[in-house]
Amino acid sequence: MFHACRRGPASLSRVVRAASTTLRIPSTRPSTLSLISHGAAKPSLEARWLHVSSRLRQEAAQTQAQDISEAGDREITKFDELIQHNLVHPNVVNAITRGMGHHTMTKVQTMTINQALKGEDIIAQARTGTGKTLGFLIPTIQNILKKNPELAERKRYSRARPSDIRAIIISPTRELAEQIAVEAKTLCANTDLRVQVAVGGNSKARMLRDMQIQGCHLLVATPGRLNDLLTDRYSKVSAPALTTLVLDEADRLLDDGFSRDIEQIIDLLPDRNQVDRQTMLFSATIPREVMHLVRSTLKPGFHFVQTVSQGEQATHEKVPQKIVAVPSLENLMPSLLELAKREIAKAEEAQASGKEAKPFKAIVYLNSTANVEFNARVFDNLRAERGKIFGKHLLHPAEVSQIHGQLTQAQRTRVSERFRRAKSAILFSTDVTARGMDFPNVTHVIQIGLPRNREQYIHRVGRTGRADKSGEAWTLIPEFELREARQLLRGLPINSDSSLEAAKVDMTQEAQLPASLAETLSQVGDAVRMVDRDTKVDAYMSHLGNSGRSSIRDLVQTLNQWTRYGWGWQEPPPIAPGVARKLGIDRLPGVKIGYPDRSMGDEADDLNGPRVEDPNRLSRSFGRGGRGGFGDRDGGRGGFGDRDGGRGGFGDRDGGRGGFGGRGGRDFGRRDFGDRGSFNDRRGGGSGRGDRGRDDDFVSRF
Ligand SMILES: Nc1ncnc2c1ncn2[C@@H]1O[C@H](COP(=O)(O)OP(=O)(O)OP(=O)(O)O)[C@@H](O)[C@H]1O
Repeated sequence: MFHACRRGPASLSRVVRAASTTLRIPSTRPSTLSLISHGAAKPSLEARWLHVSSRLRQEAAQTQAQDISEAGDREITKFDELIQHNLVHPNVVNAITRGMGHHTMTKVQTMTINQALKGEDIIAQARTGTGKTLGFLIPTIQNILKKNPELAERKRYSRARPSDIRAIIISPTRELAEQIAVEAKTLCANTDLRVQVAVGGNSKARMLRDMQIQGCHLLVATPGRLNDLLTDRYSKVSAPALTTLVLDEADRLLDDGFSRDIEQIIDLLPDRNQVDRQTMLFSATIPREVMHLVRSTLKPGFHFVQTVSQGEQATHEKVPQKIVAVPSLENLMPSLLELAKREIAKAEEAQASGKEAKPFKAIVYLNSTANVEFNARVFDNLRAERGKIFGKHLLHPAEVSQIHGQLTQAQRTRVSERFRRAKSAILFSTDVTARGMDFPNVTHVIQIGLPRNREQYIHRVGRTGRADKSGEAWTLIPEFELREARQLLRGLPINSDSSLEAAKVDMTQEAQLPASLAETLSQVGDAVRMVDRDTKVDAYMSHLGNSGRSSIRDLVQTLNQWTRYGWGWQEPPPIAPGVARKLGIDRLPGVKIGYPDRSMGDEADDLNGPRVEDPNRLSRSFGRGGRGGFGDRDGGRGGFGDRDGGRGGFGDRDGGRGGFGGRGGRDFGRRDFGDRGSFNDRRGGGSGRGDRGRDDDFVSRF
């Protein structure tokens, strides 16, 4: 049923933007159901999407008009009205109005809840942070209560079993699954409905015990763990009476990383012809390449709810987006520090003058675990006073933390929770937090290097400016990625920014620098020097393993410059002969072939550390005896299998493993290619170019 899905050249959104509200999509494919009800097969939907047939537009517009007139003034926009019209049980609505304090529905909630309560299949696309979670949770829960009204009241005992599952919600990442489960439990707090969460990385035995003791009506799960539970005949987990299936972040679940798992899961669920169920797909991005999979997942006649209309951006207007191109990799960390210091000072000044300003709370996205680790360590090492290893942190009270797929699930949960509660913090993250995560009051999203595709950019930016709040999005890239950035992010309202001094310095040249800039460079230099050699080598190798579309020759040169001027190394790290051969760099000038000696001390120890006796003057001739040690290269694409698309524990994809050149660098064959055997970057290879070409009607501003 499903096949690996590749990115294509334009988004579905563009195709259907002409009609921006709810569309009923007519049956077009000979699915079993449509054959039964309509008798004949029609042309495939995707063909029609691709060609934007005028007939479809006409049909869609007619259906839309019909929908609107059908709804008339019955469309409900206040949660309380759901009780008045007897549409949702008061125990659920009260949990929203009294518990969460929400009274008016957001646009996407109005459009999805009204439709979904009629039992129809839905695909909904709405901007990040607009409340899609309640958009599917309310109908899902009400669906169960409609069939089992006895569950609507809270009793003190439960007779539920693990085979009582009525609804399944699938999410691509563990953190998101846990977040959805928390929200579902809040909604069900006054009912007898049992919500369970099943994610990789947590103890399966404990989860099964909870299921046995408490039972389960609503299961929130990641694909790998769900597959595992449904195929394990000793788990006793089954869903013979399933009424609802939700795919949150549907485009991610239907793309080539997960589609096979989803296909297997759907095969394990009851046949829709025998047990009717409602399916709902939600995401902020729905590229047209997944539409044929959407078609085979939903019933004919499903509704397409889209709140982003023609001419509108997929990102929020309230989130100004800026891009900064730096001359080389070693400029990235100083630029990030300059930005953080400036924004912290701005917020403090505003607060001091009595203005309302939120403390600096940022997520910094990088493309590989190794680079998250390296950069987080550099930032963690920043000290207010030079030379004081245990002194006050330079950015105090902002806390520095990191999250990626190589942490244990317990660590990931702890870091998420701490960041959620923190007033001021900087979280270095891979894409494990890029989708769906609702961390409160994030003021800045900072991407270092380009994301793997346009959708991921939109989701990352969406971690700020949620629920009508404000925020800023920054992208820091080395100049050699600028061309690619223009294609990838074409049409998005991104402005070029030249306000960061550290982004303009040529680190390979001696120069007179302003005191504050020299200080920033020294601070980063000190912090880089304290990072161990293994972490640096891993970061280097992870870049090398993800050359993306830049030439490997140029990349090697760039990386070598980074190690020299950023870390103060005389030579780049050695690369194992087999690895170098596989990368096709074994004969390239500048590549040092050999086996990394991990036990070796940091050769930069006596080289690193800025040679800035006079803070107004920074020397960057690190080669011999020179000290420098600042900077990092962050434009990489993640290590092999190092992304959040890698194979995590229990088949859960959100936690990548290893990464090329990960500790030891020689276990390349074992973990570097990940479960997908993909040596290429995960942007979708050649056909990945396609998704750069959307929104041609907008003009790039950088
Ligand atoms: N009706 C409402 N009124 C005010 N706030 C709301 C309402 N519904 C949800 N919210 C809040 O909006 C925030 C974002 O909600 P949610 O996480 O569901 O967004 P989303 O659209 O799923 O985002 P993403 O695309 O990133 O997954 C949450 O903090 C939630 O509590």
